[in-house]
Parts: sequence; C-alpha cells; structure tokens
Amino acid sequence: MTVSVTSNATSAEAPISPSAEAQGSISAEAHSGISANSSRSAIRKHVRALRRTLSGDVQTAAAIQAAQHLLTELADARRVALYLENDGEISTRPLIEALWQQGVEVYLPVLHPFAEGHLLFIRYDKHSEMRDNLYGIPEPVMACHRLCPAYRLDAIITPLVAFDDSGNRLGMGGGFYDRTLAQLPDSTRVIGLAHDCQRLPALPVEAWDVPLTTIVTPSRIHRLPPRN
Ligand SMILES: Nc1nc2c(c(=O)[nH]1)N(C=O)[C@@H](CNc1ccc(C(=O)N[C@@H](CCC(=O)O)C(=O)O)cc1)CN2
Ligand SMILES: Nc1ncnc2c1ncn2[C@@H]1O[C@H](COP(=O)(O)OP(=O)(O)OP(=O)(O)O)[C@@H](O)[C@H]1O
Repeated sequence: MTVSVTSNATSAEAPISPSAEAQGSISAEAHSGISANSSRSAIRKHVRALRRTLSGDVQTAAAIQAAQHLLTELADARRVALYLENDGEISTRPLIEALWQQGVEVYLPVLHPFAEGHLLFIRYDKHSEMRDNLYGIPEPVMACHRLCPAYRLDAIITPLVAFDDSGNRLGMGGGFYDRTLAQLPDSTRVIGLAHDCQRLPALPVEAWDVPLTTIVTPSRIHRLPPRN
C-alpha cells in the first residue's frame, strides 16, 4: 500500500520548501549566548521561545517533512508511541494519519496517575476520548485494555526541547522520558523529533540522561553511534 503524507491545511500536494526558514533552521547568531555552560533551564527557555516563533506555514511544512523521514524509519513498526504537539513542537498529525492508514497502532504518553514522573502509553485512534493533563496537553483517557507497556512498543518518538551533535537530549524538565528510556529493551527503537533550530553543538549532560542515536528533523535524519 502506498501512503502519502499531505497537509490538511492546504491542497493535497502541499509544496515543501527546502529553504532554511521552512526547515525551522536558523543562523548561528540565534543561539548566541547559549552554550554547554549555560544552565539547563536557560537553554530550555531559549529554545522553547525560539520554536514558538516559527510561523504556521513553517510548522506545516516541518510536520510533513518530518513525517516523510519517520515513515521510512518506521517501515516495520506495528506499535509506535508518539506525542501530540505542544509549545511549538513539530506536529505529529500528518504522521499519525499516515500510520493509521497503514494499520499501525499509535500510542500517546499519559502522565501516570500514581507513580509521579512516570508515563503510561495508551492506544490512540480517531474515536479516543481525550482530556488535558496538568500541563494542558491532551491525552487519551486511561483505559487498561488500551495500555501498552513501554517494552512492547516497537518505537518511541520522543519530544525534546534541545539536542546536540553527540545525541544528548534535553526535555521539558520532568524526567518523564528519561525514566521511560532507562528501562527499555534494545528491541524498542527510540527516535527524537525536533525542528532544526532545536539543535545545539553541545548540551550540559546529567548522569541520568539517555543519549539518542537517531534524531529526525525536517531537513534530515541525524544518526549517532551508540554509546556503551
Ligand atoms: N507534546 C508533549 N507531550 C508530552 C511531553 C512533551 O515534552 N511534549 N512530555 C515530556 O516529558 C510529558 C509532559 N511533560 C511536561 C513537562 C513540563 C511541561 C511544562 O510546561 N512545564 C511548565 C511548568 C509547569 C508547572 O510546573 O506548572 C514550564 O516549564 O513552563 C510540560 C510537559 C508527556 N507529554
Ligand atoms: N531514570 C531516572 N530515575 C529517576 N529519576 C530520574 C531519572 N531520570 C531523570 N530523573 C529525574 O528527573 C528530573 C528531571 O530530569 P531532566 O531535567 O533531565 O528531565 P528532561 O530530560 O528535561 O525531561 P523529559 O525526560 O521528561 O523530557 C531530575 O530531577 C532527575 O533526577
């Protein structure tokens, strides 16, 4: 089956501009004042503000380009965890639609009701009842029969605030994905998803950070060697 990724906002053949702007990439000056010596909170504030400035057209093109990369990466996956965009993140909507068309099971993160700082993954389809979590992000209403333990997922696409040239990942600060990734078997592929402007040369790293070996941005797929 051939599945194409298109934009709902425009015509079926939405033009994808290869320009730097359409890729959400930016000049080096946009990150001036930020380095591996900056605090994690300063980096979060800076990159979150930057990605929120991306226009609707740039966001639409970014989501389509990222979905095209991810569909090739996820060719054999049957159960995939994604996220619903928040705070200027790349939208996963075109990817979710394409995966649904292919019959792939899509899961979304839900904040664990008792185990603070942990995530559950609940199956998401077009009939899912949704409720905002405490951060205002929509999540499927908890239902035990729709739960998938993280180790049974074929792939987890992680949101992130910033990544660096070594594959280090900085998130929103809750440690939710760090805790999830720390327990995964090798059979679960982990792929970061971000705008090009979320890439920095180097990030400050903590002992609990789990580095990524694949990060998809609209412009390309970044591959890093695994660390042992
Ligand atoms: N789209 C998306 N969904 C996701 C995540 C994510 O990064 N992106 N998460 C990834 O972990 C989890 C939610 N983690 C989050 C952690 C902090 C904030 C946040 O906005 N914090 C506020 C302060 C909130 C408060 O304490 O009241 C802030 O930093 O401004 C949002 C989500 C699960 N779902
Ligand atoms: N594997 C873990 N076990 C226990 N605590 C952890 C683990 N990973 C992270 N934490 C805790 O979570 C808190 C937030 O971590 P950090 O700032 O790295 O989150 P983040 O990577 O920005 O967020 P996220 O992983 O949700 O995207 C830290 O206080 C850290 O001690």
